[in-house]
Amino acid sequence: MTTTTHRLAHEQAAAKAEVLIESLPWLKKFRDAIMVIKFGGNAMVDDALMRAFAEDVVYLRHTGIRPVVVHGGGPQINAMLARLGIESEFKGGYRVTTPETMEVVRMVLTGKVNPELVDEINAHGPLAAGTTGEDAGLFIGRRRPPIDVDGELVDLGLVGDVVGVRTDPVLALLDAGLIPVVSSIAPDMDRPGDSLNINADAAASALATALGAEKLVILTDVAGLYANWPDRDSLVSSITASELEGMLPSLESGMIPKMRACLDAVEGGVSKAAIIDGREPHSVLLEIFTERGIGTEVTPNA
Ligand SMILES: Nc1ncnc2c1ncn2[C@@H]1O[C@H](COP(=O)(O)OP(=O)(O)O)[C@@H](O)[C@H]1O
Ligand SMILES: CC(=O)N[C@@H](CCC(=O)OP(=O)(O)O)C(=O)O
Repeated sequence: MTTTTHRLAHEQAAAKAEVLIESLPWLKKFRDAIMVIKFGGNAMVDDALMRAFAEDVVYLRHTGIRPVVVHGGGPQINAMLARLGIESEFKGGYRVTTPETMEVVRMVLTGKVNPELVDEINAHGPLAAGTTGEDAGLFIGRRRPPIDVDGELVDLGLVGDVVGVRTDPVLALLDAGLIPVVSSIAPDMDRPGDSLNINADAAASALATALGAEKLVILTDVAGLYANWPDRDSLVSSITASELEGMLPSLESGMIPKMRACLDAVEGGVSKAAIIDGREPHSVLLEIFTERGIGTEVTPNA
């Protein structure tokens, strides 16, 4: 009896050691690398998953990686708009944003989601610093011209694109050993004093590109990109930039900004972008520290 228990304990210990040692090449490779992680999807509205995400980010920081978190908050914005009785709709994966909606978007992202995430990370020590694309002029935003949705031109209102990034404020936080946590709001370069609603995947992509990040990791509420959505057997584990470019016109709803963000990042010099399952606890660690990673990776053209 004792012998069996010992052997079991020995096997479990060996398996644990194997898991730990599998991370060694990545620990060496990624030391000092900047990784931009977009936090969103289910992980955001589930306390246990959010705690696990915060642990992952703190873990990365303690291994010498320099994580930068960009967060979304679509579900929380929807909930607040519903409470206030304000109707809101999505076109082509983007929220049509009136001035009244913009006020709520800004309040929820910068006043609720950002500090909640900062608090969760700081439960491990004073590491996270919340900021937005407006603070210290991090993002330079521009209103997006009307977009084509199924042959119809749609004006998205106060939705913007990040057309420039002043990396200094984020680099200063990283140099101080902190973890920047960024809300996806940008000042409108054409109308000083106005704010623009930036899709958080797009904001993360722009920041990753400007920082010359090693990786862009986007959490979502599915296992990754499905080639024939919703066929669950069609999960794509790896796709090149040009293959993805060919697939973009056939994508639907929320996957459009997500895959566009990955494509822009790898075309902008980020070595790899990945879409991973935020429903799985510690998915960020699994993606970064295992040979195969998880979800869908987008790689530059060979
Ligand atoms: N080809 C596809 N592969 C995976 N998901 C897809 C695809 N096409 C559409 N989707 C939908 O996109 C959703 C993810 O986008 P979204 O809801 O905006 O995510 P998030 O809240 O993580 O930003 C998935 O839950 C799924 O319903
Ligand atoms: C323009 C646009 O659609 N902005 C998004 C910003 C938040 C976001 O992107 O949140 P998720 O990542 O959780 O979807 C919105 O208003 O919902």
